[in-house]
Amino acid sequence: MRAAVVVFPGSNCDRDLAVAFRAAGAHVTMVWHKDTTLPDGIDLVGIPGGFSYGDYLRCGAIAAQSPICRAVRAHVDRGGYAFGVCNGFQVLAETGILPGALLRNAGLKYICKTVDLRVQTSSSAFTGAYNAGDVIGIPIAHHDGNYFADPETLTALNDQDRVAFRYVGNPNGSVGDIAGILSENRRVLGMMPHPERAADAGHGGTDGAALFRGLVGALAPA
Ligand SMILES: NC(=O)CC[C@H](N)C(=O)O
Repeated sequence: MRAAVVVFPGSNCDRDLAVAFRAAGAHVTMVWHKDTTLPDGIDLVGIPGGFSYGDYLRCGAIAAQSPICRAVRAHVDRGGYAFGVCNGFQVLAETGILPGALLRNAGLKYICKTVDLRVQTSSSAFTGAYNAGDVIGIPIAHHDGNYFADPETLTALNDQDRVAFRYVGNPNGSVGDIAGILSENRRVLGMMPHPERAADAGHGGTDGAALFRGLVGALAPA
């Protein structure tokens, strides 16, 4: 698998994401927010966590208008894979690539802790190395992780088996306990928790490693 990881001013999980992909066997190229194209032949673009452009306006709103996001949109429209973590999920929602919005946490506080997630579906390249129903411990670190979508969107997400992860104990008010969702073609995943922070024994937990291993397994090592 060949991946690109986008770097915005204010990204702070870009290298963590690249390390997790490389540890799983992927070839990774970093791309800058002002770049207008993604590297030729990439399978997947990763949009990392952090505070792109300082989280001004709304988290991810300025990043969604960046030159690289036009290339991300074209990649996704061609059927390419994309993976947005935390601020990356916010960016994917702000571009409209994924439905819904990430609102301020219900308790209005920044939350930084490891939470339990239930794997809702194993039917995607991202979640194929888990079993549906598995409960995994993955860190969250956000102040705008409260997922919201209108009832029609929620019905579509549920009916099409596109909820990838749900919180076991809802930390932020997300509707339906939703922690991560898939696109209609199941090739785009956005999630607020950080699997790249639970991908190595040194992190204190390795429950996120299967996501990267499964993805590289599904798309083939570089
Ligand atoms: N870790 C992150 O990516 C944080 C995302 C965003 N800055 C928030 O706090 O909601």
